[in-house]
Amino acid sequence: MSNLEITGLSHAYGPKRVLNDVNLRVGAGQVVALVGPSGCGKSTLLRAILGTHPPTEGTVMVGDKLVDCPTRDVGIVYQHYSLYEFLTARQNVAFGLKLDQTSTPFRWFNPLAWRKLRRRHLEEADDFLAKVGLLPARDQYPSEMSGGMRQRVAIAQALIMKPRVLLLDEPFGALDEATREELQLMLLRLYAENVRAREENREPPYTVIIVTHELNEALFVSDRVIGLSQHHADGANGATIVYDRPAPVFKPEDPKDLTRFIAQKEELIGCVFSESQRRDHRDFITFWEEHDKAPAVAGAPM
Ligand SMILES: Nc1ncnc2c1ncn2[C@@H]1O[C@H](COP(=O)(O)OP(=O)(O)OP(=O)(O)O)[C@@H](O)[C@H]1O
Repeated sequence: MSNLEITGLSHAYGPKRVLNDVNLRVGAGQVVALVGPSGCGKSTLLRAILGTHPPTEGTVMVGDKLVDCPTRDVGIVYQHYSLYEFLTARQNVAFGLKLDQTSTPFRWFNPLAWRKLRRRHLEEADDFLAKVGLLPARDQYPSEMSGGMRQRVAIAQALIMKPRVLLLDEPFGALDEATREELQLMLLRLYAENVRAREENREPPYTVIIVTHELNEALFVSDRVIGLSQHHADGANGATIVYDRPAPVFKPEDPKDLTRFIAQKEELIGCVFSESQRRDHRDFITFWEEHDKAPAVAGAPM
């Protein structure tokens, strides 16, 4: 079973059709970059996966559940994520568990059980802060943190809920170049955990879809790149997936060797972003064929 399966999805805002016949299957442990021209419908697709804007036509399944409203199976981190200013990093990260696992009457009438549970939540929050490299700052408040630190807390806050799919909507868009690179490496470290889990025959824990305008970032942090575009034969009817291919897999300790993806970046620009080069997009939707031929390239055996 895939973690995410989108079938025949179309979305219209009033008379304006934005997405047309989007089909996508994402396996557990894949880190998928979603790119496309501005206004082509990337956020609309994320909202359909999140469940806040169910599609006009078609279905979104996460695991074996139809998505028609937001649930804890799908998490999201936005470019400008507002943390609770009055909570420390670890309290922010633990907050979702508190809401999910307890109620006000439970906390009032079972103080001992709540204290024990609270301790567990905070320990778990520490584990997730460690995963995003922020354990030393666990007692800091958001006002004492940099933008990059806040985004790490936001990602830990989403991960602790163990969503089947985590959506990252331009998560590093507001950060300076150096901080952005640090956070890209953090994503590669999470991906390395997926690889380890597969080697140990465990379910890889992080399935991620990241929207980014930066093609270098898309190719660097993901193992699969998807291009959404209205620049195809039926473009007048809305955007669809015109590109879906494996991306080179980097280890966090690898040098960021841009030459490993120059050709693919050019291919993406021509296929997804260029209005003049309308091509038969089926030529570039080869992820599963390539995956089946060489699973090691895609890095995600199913
Ligand atoms: N609530 C809405 N009502 C009407 N039209 C909308 C609404 N939300 C988005 N749109 C339109 O739908 C199209 C797709 O928008 P969307 O935000 O999904 O694109 P995007 O690819 O995420 O854009 P960007 O890369 O610029 O963030 C745009 O033309 C936008 O103007």
